[in-house]
Amino acid sequence: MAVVLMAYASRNGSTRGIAERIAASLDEYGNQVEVHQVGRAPEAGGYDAAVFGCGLYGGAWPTEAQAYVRRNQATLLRRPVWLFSVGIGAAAVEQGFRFAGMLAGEGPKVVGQFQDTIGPRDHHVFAGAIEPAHLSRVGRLLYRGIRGKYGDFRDWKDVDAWSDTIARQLADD
Ligand SMILES: Cc1cc2nc3c(=O)[nH]c(=O)nc-3n(C[C@H](O)[C@H](O)[C@H](O)COP(=O)(O)O)c2cc1C
Repeated sequence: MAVVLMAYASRNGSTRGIAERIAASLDEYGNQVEVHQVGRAPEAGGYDAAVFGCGLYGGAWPTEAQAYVRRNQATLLRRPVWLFSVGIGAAAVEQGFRFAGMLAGEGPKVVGQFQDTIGPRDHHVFAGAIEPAHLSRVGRLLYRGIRGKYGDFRDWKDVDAWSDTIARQLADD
């Protein structure tokens, strides 16, 4: 049984939903999971393992998540860590957006910065959700320009499969 930190950043709620689902799944496997917004999360030293998840905005993780990881990097390097990002890019190919390939390439770029400092076991990019109200007027026009579609594209099977691999690795550690 591991004590696991699940820390997330979610402006519009879809990442929070995925974080809660992964936490519930790890709980079911007998782990003790604490879910926190990354800006309010306790420092990582009190946990055996950590999972971080952030919604992508402008191809990046929010500064409070980057700051948390930097501040705790020595601790995180010695623990198993998993990262996930949530973005519309992950749904773009399937949904037929223009420039889908470019959007889909953002995840690896985001996480590249953490590769050496904390050595995460994996980084997974999940499809997210987007509504017109999340975008400014100009944003909506640009989104239309890439033939962007609105909706909740979260793939719960993908989320559950990823949770299972984490649970199995925690059990083997
Ligand atoms: C202003 C804005 C910028 C966004 N930028 C990106 C992006 O760069 N890459 C991406 O894949 N998704 C992008 N998205 C889509 C969000 O990441 C996606 O909707 C995600 O589910 C949001 O997570 P949240 O609901 O937890 O905030 C953007 C959405 C908005 C509203």
